[in-house]
Amino acid sequence: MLPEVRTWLRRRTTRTTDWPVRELAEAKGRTSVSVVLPARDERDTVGHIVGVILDELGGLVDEVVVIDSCSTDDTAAVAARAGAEVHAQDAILPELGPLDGKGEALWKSLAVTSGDIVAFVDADIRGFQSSLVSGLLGPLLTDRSVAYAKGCYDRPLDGAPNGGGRVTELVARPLINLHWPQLAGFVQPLAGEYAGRRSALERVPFLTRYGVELGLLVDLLDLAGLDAFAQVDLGSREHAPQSTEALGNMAAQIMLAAYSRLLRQGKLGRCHDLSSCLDQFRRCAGGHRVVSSDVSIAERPPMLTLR
Ligand SMILES: O=c1ccn([C@@H]2O[C@H](COP(=O)(O)OP(=O)(O)O)[C@@H](O)[C@H]2O)c(=O)[nH]1
Ligand SMILES: O=C(O)[C@@H](COP(=O)(O)O)O[C@H]1O[C@H](CO)[C@@H](O)[C@H](O)[C@H]1O
Repeated sequence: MLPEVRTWLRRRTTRTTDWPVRELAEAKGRTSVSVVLPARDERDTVGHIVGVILDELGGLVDEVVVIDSCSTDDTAAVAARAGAEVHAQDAILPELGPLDGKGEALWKSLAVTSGDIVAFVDADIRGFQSSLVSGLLGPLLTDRSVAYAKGCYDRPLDGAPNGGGRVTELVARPLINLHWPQLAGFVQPLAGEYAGRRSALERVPFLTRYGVELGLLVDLLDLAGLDAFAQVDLGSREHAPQSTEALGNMAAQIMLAAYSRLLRQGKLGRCHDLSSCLDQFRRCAGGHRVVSSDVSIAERPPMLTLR
């Protein structure tokens, strides 16, 4: 891990208990806060999430907006009944023509919200707690030098305390370590819970579908630099896991997102270097331990060329 990333990891990582809601409400002042939930077919969970945010974070959050992302169930009605402002994704900026997926929902949310800070929360979280939001807001409400705060957490899967975040571990983390080592300190680079200053979010493109999280990290790093990022340990987050087939689609979209940024940053030509290390994270008392592995490969010539 780059020394600057280790320093960043120590300096810019906090946890939810560092950000009591009462103190944040005092620090908030005139800063407005929007919470956005992108939701496609999330009727089972979206209402609870909206209700908890409205009930427990009224002094912090000024608006809760659900972007109904072409749901086939009654997600919109459930969200509205819970008190959210609901917008149909394709009804926002219709003159641009519709694009697809989560990134489209998040980009369009900027057009229908007004908060100085915008927090994004997945709508499929099980056992949602308001600290998933208040923790994210902590660094942004108390430090003007922070432009973007990303959550990290344990990823329960199939009853085990960890094991989720499969595309993160198999695709996103290797890509980030290989091509954007400054971002290697993010424990959950694809986490769906993050918050940013509107002044930054409106200056970067949003990749559609599942490319959005990786795209935002790379583009905000370009725009604002690593020290403008913060990371908050939110404990644990359980969501509705997708099938391996569905995650294959997600992985392909994330790889396309990476290639688009490698091309744009002129990095593709330098992919001949086969040496690299991979930094992974293991939960330990008080946070995470970095586990670094040498993943370098080499190449032998065709045997025929030796004869
Ligand atoms: O086309 C889409 C796909 C997903 N989502 C929402 O984005 C969040 C994360 O998506 P998903 O749960 O599919 O991804 P996962 O968390 O399984 O990686 C959830 O609130 C989804 O409802 C969305 O708004 N539009
Ligand atoms: O982190 C991951 O590997 C994926 C899949 O998680 P699981 O293996 O289903 O727990 O989930 C994330 O990735 C998506 C794409 O960036 C985000 O949109 C989701 O919010 C996030 O949960």
